[in-house]
Amino acid sequence: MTTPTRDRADDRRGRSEHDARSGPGSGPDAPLLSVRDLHVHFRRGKETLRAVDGVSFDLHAGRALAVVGESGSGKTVTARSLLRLLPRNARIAGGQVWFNHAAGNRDGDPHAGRGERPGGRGRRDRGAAGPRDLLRLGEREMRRVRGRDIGMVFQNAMEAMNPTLTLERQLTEHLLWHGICGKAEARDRAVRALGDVGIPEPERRIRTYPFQLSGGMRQRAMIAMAMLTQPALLIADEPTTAVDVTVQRQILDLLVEVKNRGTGIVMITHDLGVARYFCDDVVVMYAGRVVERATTPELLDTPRHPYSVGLLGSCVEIGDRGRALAPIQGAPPDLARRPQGCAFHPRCGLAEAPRCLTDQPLLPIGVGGTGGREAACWKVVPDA
Ligand SMILES: Nc1ncnc2c1ncn2[C@@H]1O[C@H](COP(=O)(O)OP(=O)(O)OP(=O)(O)O)[C@@H](O)[C@H]1O
Repeated sequence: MTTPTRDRADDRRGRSEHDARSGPGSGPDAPLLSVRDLHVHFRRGKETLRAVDGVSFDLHAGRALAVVGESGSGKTVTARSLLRLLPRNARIAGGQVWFNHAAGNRDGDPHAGRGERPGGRGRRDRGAAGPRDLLRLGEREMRRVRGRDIGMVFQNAMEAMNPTLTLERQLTEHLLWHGICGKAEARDRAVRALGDVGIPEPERRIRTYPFQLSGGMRQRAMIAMAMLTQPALLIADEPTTAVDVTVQRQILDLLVEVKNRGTGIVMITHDLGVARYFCDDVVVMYAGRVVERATTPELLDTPRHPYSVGLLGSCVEIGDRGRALAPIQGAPPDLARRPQGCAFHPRCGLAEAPRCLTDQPLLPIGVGGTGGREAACWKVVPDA
């Protein structure tokens, strides 16, 4: 069990801040993605709203990481920061986002190496640079990374697709823009990609506009578009929230296939049932911070942070319908006025003065991924 004291956490913070500057390792077991001490602020009048306040986690190729937490906990802002797709009033105030394309295991990729244009920006030349801090890339290089090395799937496909263009235009232009293949091959690839995600009659459907498709079909088309370039990393922000339960299952099964081909997936979700079904690891966010990290079975079976316990108690999970719900009392704090000490203490039944009210428990930075579980709590819930 981990009960980080402030001193220990600060020691590890110091050590890992050094690691962060030099970047994570690049060996065979290196993570695909290492987020280190990420801070994102919004301006609200004269106030600074700390939407993301020191978030760290690792993701390895072929694994899926769920980022869970109540509405407003900073999940989406974290996800969008990885790609630097933030609103104008947001500022990345610190941290690193190390992306190591070479760590992606492409062995199982059915389209590997197909149709790359000689001299084009094919997949094989993408990982040569080793881990790169995405927060320090030039905007031009970042545009290449977005949509090519890192795919995105959003809650609402209409947000990601152009309603005035046919699927054919959108998918082929995506391939051409990223230099994945030439014009002659792009249409074939696009049709194949639609077929791969289970869109019936892809030859015909490719001529339709997004608004002519059902919500489920649109989500699939968006996944097809995100996977066209066989990205090493997929960021999926509530990809099943806007679809019904049967379509939700189909989309998750599709994402399982994507994961099994070696793609790493960051899945933003408020649905712990989705995390149980699909994700290997979980980070729990509260008020802009990670309060617990664990493998999915560990977290769902023996949550340690009182907030994780409350979150589990208030969620209807797949296969667990009918269980009595016990919502967490109170509301998350205003992020411009974070309570002193543990931000969860005003809602926590275990909080004790003076420590929980004055001293902030921290998770170590630079640890995570598949290596052990951590809970940022002075009163970590004991194992059953
Ligand atoms: N455009 C914005 N301007 C000002 N503040 C914002 C903006 N977008 C987000 N925030 C702030 O950042 C915090 C985190 O928002 P975020 O969207 O990441 O939450 P979330 O956990 O993804 O919630 P949800 O599950 O509802 O999507 C919010 O509480 C909000 O205060």
